[in-house]
Amino acid sequence: MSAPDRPRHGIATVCLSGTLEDKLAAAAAAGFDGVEIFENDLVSAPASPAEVRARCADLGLSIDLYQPFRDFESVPPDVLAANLRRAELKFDVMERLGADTMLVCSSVSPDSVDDDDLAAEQLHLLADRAAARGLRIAYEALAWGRHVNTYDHSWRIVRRAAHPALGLCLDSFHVLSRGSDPAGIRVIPGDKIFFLQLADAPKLHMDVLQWSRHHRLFPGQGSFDLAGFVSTVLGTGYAGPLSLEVFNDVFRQADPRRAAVDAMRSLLALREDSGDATLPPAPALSGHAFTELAVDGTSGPVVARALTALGFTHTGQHRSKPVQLWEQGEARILLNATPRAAAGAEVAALGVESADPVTSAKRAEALLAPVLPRQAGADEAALSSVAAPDGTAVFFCRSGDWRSDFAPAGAGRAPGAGLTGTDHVSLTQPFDNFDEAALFYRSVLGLDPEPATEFAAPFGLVRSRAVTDEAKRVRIALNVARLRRGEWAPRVPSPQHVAFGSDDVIASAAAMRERGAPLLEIPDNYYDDLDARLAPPPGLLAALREHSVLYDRDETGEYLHFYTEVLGGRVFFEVVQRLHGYAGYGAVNAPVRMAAHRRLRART
Ligand SMILES: O=C(O)c1ccc(O)c(O)c1
Ligand SMILES: [Mg+2]
Repeated sequence: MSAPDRPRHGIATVCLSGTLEDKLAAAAAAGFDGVEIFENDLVSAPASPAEVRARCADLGLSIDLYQPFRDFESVPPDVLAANLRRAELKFDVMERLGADTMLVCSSVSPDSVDDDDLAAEQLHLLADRAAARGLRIAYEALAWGRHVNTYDHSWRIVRRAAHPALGLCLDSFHVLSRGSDPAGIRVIPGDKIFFLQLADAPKLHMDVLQWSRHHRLFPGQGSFDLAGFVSTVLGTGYAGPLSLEVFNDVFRQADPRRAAVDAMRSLLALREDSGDATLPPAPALSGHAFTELAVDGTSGPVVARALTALGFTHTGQHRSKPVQLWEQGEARILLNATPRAAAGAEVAALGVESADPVTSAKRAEALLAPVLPRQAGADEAALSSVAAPDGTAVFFCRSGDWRSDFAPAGAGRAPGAGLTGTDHVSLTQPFDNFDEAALFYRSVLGLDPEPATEFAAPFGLVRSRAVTDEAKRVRIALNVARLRRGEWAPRVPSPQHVAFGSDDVIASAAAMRERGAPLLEIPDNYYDDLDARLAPPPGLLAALREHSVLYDRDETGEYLHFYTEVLGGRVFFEVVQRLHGYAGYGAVNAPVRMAAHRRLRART
């Protein structure tokens, strides 16, 4: 049972992949209180409505809405008669399901006429029929409705119809996609809002129906102001469920159990953003404590050699595990040689500095992040960690607490090559989990997502989106292939990298090359194009060319950066210098880097 002091959490079955049975099980497992049954999901299910009702009851789910009923209102008498017959048959189904509210979306039919009086009169009739069965009608303006396509228009009709069993369904997508001002919702009495559907979306310039049917997202994953929208609706006194209705091509094929957890996380974070719920607050994050790479017997020495050539020193040895600490400036890499299933090298964990690791972990748990078992031995730092959507562990650290787990190794630090710290970590996400990952880092870690960028990589479009703290001390870049990889794309693990800061990237590159670092060579064509595009001063251009350093300039500043080759099959390093507050990641250069990596991989 839901606590009386919070809104009920709902989800439409259309959000989730699989059969109706899969969807209901996933919604219940993620802790939803109720569902909107999408008609197609019921029609194709072998279970009878009574069996679906029983199944929902077993799972502790209420059926909050039956939807959608289409093309009802403002029609000639013969069409009205047929529509009423259709409605009565659906009311039969709803009675068997135990669902008391039917969603009627504004008509898209050429049979309908532009006549509010007629619409109100016919909806009144429908509401009478519904009321006779103890049911209610929630009228929703589709953004592409033929005559009714704004919420204020649907409200004028519902008000005119003046029937107690007729109210509104408000759907954030239809309101916000059209740029309607949600402030007008304040005049609607809360008890005339029968249902609230929530969906976010990226800002796209496209046909609104296509936008709605393919690109909706869970709240917090797109760019609509859902928090403002929800506060406005709750301000009317609306006391029904907060129900997610997300049509999305990727979610439609993703594991519904994960998607349902992602959905629930989005609702919990949304309620916090709209001032309606309390989660443990996100403690400030003040930097990357370390990045841990899992290595094996082959990749371990390759990565260690590269770190040495980049100017790192092996400064510590874990007291109870086969883990080495490597440092330069404030940059720290852990090499973990614990045996595991995967071969090669990969990012296993991110350590982030938290002002309050205990609260960070509590917040993560409240937001349904999988808490990882602690593996600390006696006397070792008990770090809390959670699994990000791609399986990477995120450790919450505080001012080097964890360092005491390492015994000093070797004879002090080598001179280094000018690296100051970790600038960012870049992780390619599994195709199905990109939006989930952005929401995870946003809600669980309290980081702000930056706008997504897209670029044409050698083997297809890549989308990239970074999340950062306000002071830009923690930066995590998330990448994903826009479309599923074709057969032609090479079967190699998706790349991950750690970028270190330098105050003089050219000097760092020279020093590292001198020490035999496996730096990535950039073709001359790139520098000819760079000269044409951005005309760097000739001396700088020559230095960039000589050291295979890439360059970008935009309204925020300048970025100089270079890369190592791929080490151990998947991981590489980058060295970056941000001038004048450059905010990006050099995405314009990513295709050049990818092609250069590809050329080397083709040789091996
Ligand atoms: O895309 C649609 O047809 C559709 C159906 C029902 C809804 O609640 C909605 O918002 C859209
Ligand atoms: Mg809707």
